[in-house]
Amino acid sequence: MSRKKTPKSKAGSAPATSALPAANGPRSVRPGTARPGPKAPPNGPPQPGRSSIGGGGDFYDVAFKVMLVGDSGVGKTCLLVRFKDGAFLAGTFISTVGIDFRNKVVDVDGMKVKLQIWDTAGQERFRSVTHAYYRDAHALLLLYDVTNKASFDSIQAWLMEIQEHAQDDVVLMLLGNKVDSAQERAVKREEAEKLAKDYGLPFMETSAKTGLNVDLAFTAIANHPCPTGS
Ligand SMILES: Nc1nc2c(ncn2[C@@H]2O[C@H](COP(=O)(O)OP(=O)(O)OP(=O)(O)O)[C@@H](O)[C@H]2O)c(=O)[nH]1
Ligand SMILES: [Mg+2]
Repeated sequence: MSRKKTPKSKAGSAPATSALPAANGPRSVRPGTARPGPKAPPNGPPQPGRSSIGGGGDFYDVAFKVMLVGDSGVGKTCLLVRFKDGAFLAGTFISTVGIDFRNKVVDVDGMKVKLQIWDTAGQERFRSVTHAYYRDAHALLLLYDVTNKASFDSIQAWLMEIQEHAQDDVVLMLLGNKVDSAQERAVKREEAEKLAKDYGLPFMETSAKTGLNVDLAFTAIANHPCPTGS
């Protein structure tokens, strides 16, 4: 799995699993499947769910905990709202306090996967609160804002944080959000591709505003439990 990585040396490194779906057509991507783990992760394999016979639309076969991390303002909450409700939170920026979560059940190859998505506060002052949640996460979506170079420069620090607090085999994916703001772009796609390659991370550019690649990113994460799911 592409999990908490330190940069690979050029020689002998496994091919990076960076995936860059075109805007006009999602391409199947399975995050972090380069190195399957030999055993169930300490945070437990994806949890078996309630049998798929219930009403209410929230029955599922397997559950998967996903955490959104990255600097404040990169669009974590908007990405989650876009995925969950299909809407965009324009206007005043309301920074997340502490941590919040939403559930969404997605269909992956005929299996219902419940994504429990934890939306963390990017602000430094909440860091100790969010640390406690890392160890239960099966997957992390690490976001930066393509119009904010500082948020991209923070990615290495986030990776160190992940290294320290998340499980060894957590699934990781790098997302460059706000790609709709082409005029204000401050981080080249190639730059991010290189970083992703160095760390062996799948990578996509997204827009919570237009919805570009949002479903694809979460579906890629949801795809993950299939090989090890119950
Ligand atoms: N143009 C554009 N703006 C976006 C996009 N996603 C988020 N925004 C804007 O960016 C600002 C911050 O978005 P949030 O989702 O609240 O950011 P966050 O990462 O959750 O921030 P914290 O909760 O403080 O960690 C808001 O004003 C959003 O409207 C996007 O894809 N495109
Ligand atoms: Mg937020």
